[in-house]
Amino acid sequence: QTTEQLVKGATDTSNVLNYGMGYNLQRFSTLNQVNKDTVKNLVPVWNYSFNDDRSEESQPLVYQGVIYVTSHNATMAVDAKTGKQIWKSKIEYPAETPRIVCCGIINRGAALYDGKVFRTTLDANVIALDAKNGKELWRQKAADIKEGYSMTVAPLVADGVVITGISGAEFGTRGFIDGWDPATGKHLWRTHSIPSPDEPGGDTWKGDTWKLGGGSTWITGSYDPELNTVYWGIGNPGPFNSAVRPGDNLYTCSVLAMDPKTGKIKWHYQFSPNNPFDYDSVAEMVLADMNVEGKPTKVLMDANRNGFFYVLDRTNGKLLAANPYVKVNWATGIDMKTGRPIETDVSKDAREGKKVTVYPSILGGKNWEPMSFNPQTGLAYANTLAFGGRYKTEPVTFKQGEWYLGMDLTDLWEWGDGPRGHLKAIDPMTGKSKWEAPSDIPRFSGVLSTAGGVVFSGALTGEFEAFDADTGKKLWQFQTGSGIEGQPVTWQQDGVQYIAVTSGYGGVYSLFSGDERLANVPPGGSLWVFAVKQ
Ligand SMILES: O=C(O)c1cc(C(=O)O)c2c(n1)C(=O)C(=O)c1cc(C(=O)O)[nH]c1-2
Repeated sequence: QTTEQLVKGATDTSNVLNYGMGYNLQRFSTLNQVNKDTVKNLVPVWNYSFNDDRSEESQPLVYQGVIYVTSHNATMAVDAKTGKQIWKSKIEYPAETPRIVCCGIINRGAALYDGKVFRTTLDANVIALDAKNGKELWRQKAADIKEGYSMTVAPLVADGVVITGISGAEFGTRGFIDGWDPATGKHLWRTHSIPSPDEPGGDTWKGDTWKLGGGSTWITGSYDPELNTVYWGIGNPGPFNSAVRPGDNLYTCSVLAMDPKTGKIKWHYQFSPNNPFDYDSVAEMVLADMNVEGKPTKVLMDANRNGFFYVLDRTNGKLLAANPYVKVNWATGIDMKTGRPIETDVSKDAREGKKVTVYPSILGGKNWEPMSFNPQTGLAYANTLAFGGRYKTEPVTFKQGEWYLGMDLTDLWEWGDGPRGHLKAIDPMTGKSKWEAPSDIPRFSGVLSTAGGVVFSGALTGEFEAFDADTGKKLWQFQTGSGIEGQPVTWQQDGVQYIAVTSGYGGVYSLFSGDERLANVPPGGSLWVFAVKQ
């Protein structure tokens, strides 16, 4: 496929070529065969089993009638029309790998380029497969699991370079982003998310703290080909106990604007300096062209885990708007001049070791599950979290390959009485919702929006759901048999609009919430494809 197709994103309706449905990660499609009127007639066309019982977060890719989808232990190619398996290529990793994975045995998807399928493995390898038959063409070890590194991220191919991130900030690692040659796997560059003392930003770490400073890069970046810039989010600093690491801790909880050919940092913006609350800033950096104060502006949008919705000028990193989209009590706002949060006593007390109740919780106002931006309504549709967390530091010592947190995990949640999550239609410039569809159990699935005026997402209890983009009214649902943490996509083939999503329960909420309402959700990974009944 070509860069041009990827740039077109929403308008190349016959393929789904990358994570995010276009380099801008808008997850928006101009297709409208499935619309507010017809969505009630949406029926499953086929279902394909992964023979797996883990959380299935993979975003399917579609190219010339073939779906490429991943699980933690396999890469699969399936005929998009019939659901017939074309090939399945198994992934092996050492049995001890799950021990250094913080939040679920998962993989978020592949990248396609030049006849190859690229993906990462849980034991921190990057591999290339032949798209025709699934044969492994090259494999590169990015990092060592013994040091606490793992990989769940879908690669990005930008300017002819395969770009990957890393997981492991909860295990005393030092994050990075890598560039690889798609043809040979040759390692082209590595940009650390934590600078060493002699690099710019190195002075934001004291002593040796930078060596264990975290800053994972576990969600795929966006790319602006015109500016030839990749935008990649950086995770939380390690350990959570911020008393151990005084300073701003660059580039944790930041976005980096980078040159894809060299990995060179063009600018950065830090959302949460010296963050105690695990507010990874990895979530999708969505690109759009918007009118800001009457001027057409190239923006980057981020529904940050810290509870603020940010709009930046992506040409230079200048802050244009930052407003809460969920309840926030660790800061009263963001200083528009300095770009820094105006922190409350909750942040101060947390740093001083006092027990606090913080909103949002350590899972954030929104976790990893990607939102959709619909340029026709101008709204971002996001699954948000409505609960707080209890936070208390404890002393911590580093042991290689073990959790490195410095936080008491025994009494984590402040659930409150209301719904624990919402699907919200958010105005990017104000953070305010046009509508909110509540959910007693929070949603951890990606969101898709379309020109048909429909928004798709899934529930942890298994329902795949469609909502009216203008009102939030639920229009349709279908029970997929296991919980949905997948990322819906759509494309058109031979005049039919298809919608696909993976089903398969697991992930961070199931691991840490203790939510008994989910105790009996059946496991079982599979791919569902839907179309309107003809
Ligand atoms: O810091 C990290 O390296 C890291 C990695 C991951 C991951 O790779 O899945 C998650 C998180 N952190 C995390 O904080 C988190 O809440 C989370 C949720 C999930 C998930 O897949 O449901 N992964 C991760």
